[in-house]
Amino acid sequence: MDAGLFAANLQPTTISLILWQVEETLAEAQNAAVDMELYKLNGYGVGGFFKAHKDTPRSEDFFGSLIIALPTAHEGGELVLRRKNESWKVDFGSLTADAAGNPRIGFVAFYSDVEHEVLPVTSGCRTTLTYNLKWVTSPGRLPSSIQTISDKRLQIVQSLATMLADSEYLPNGGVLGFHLHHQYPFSTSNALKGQIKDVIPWLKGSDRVFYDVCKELSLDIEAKFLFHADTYTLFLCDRVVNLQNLGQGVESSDQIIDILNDEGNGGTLILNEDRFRILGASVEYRAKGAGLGVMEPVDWINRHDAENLIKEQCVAYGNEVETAYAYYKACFILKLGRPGSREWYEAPPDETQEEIAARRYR
Ligand SMILES: O=C(O)CCC(=O)C(=O)O
Ligand SMILES: [Fe+2]
Repeated sequence: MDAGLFAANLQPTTISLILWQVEETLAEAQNAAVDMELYKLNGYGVGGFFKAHKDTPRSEDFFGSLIIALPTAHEGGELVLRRKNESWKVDFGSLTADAAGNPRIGFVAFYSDVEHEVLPVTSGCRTTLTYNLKWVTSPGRLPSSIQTISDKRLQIVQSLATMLADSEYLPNGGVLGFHLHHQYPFSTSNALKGQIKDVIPWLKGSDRVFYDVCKELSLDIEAKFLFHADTYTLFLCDRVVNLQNLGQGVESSDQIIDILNDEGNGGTLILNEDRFRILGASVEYRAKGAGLGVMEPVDWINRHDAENLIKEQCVAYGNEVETAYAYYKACFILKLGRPGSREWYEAPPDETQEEIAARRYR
């Protein structure tokens, strides 16, 4: 049932307490205020369930969902949450009353990239309210004076600084990659196809911390959309690529690269280590001729999950039929020069193949 069709008499103090907890946990790294917008009332009778889905983003400031379970007695209907290889089960049925029989509500809040489902209710009636969680202002734009340096932040600053000071780490300079932990909603409409740079103000949790730390260390960091073109090749681009333009069949990597390149505002290929060693200079020379960038193998400092990076899209999957926003996989790319200043050397676009080879293996 949509929010316009009912009223919920939760006490303002209860709501404030829940909101405070959400800010303390999901929004801790941002130090940002959160707004909760009542979205739906869900009623589940015996046999009722909600199949696995991710909540459909409805705007770029949407970052998660809050489920409040009302104290209607029921059994079954557990909420199962999954992210990467982890899962959690919440049984609101066992929480509807305290030991003295007073009614209790339960709640769960999660980031929008957490898949969740409600298992079938076996007796009674399960009732929940769904709220959209949004940032009140874009968190990245808050004045830095009101941000605290948490322990996590300090730890990342220290380990990055130690790594970069090590003269044996990337002695000729190189590229470091960080897979964003969260997915973010981007507009897919042709008129205003989302651009990756727009994600910066909305970064969540550890993604926010990592980005801010790199900026504090004056590193050359950029966010990029990340696609797997084939087993050897990753593709970076700056604009949303409309994946519906891919056919149903198995595309060749050249076709995929063409689409990514046309739609994603040009892009950069990353070859894997072996391919780069064998083909490096010649591929780079040809790609430059075709208006593409080529990046040397990236030293990824975290692993990306096994999800299919190219066809993952929430459209057929969300809690609402909505195609204007979709989640995309993204990464940070840090270009590091040689030990010392770690300042990046930007090669001229008209390098010959010999010059490229000489620069790579100098
Ligand atoms: O009822 C629940 O626990 C989950 C509801 C839900 O996932 C949704 O409204 O999108
Ligand atoms: Fe949901």
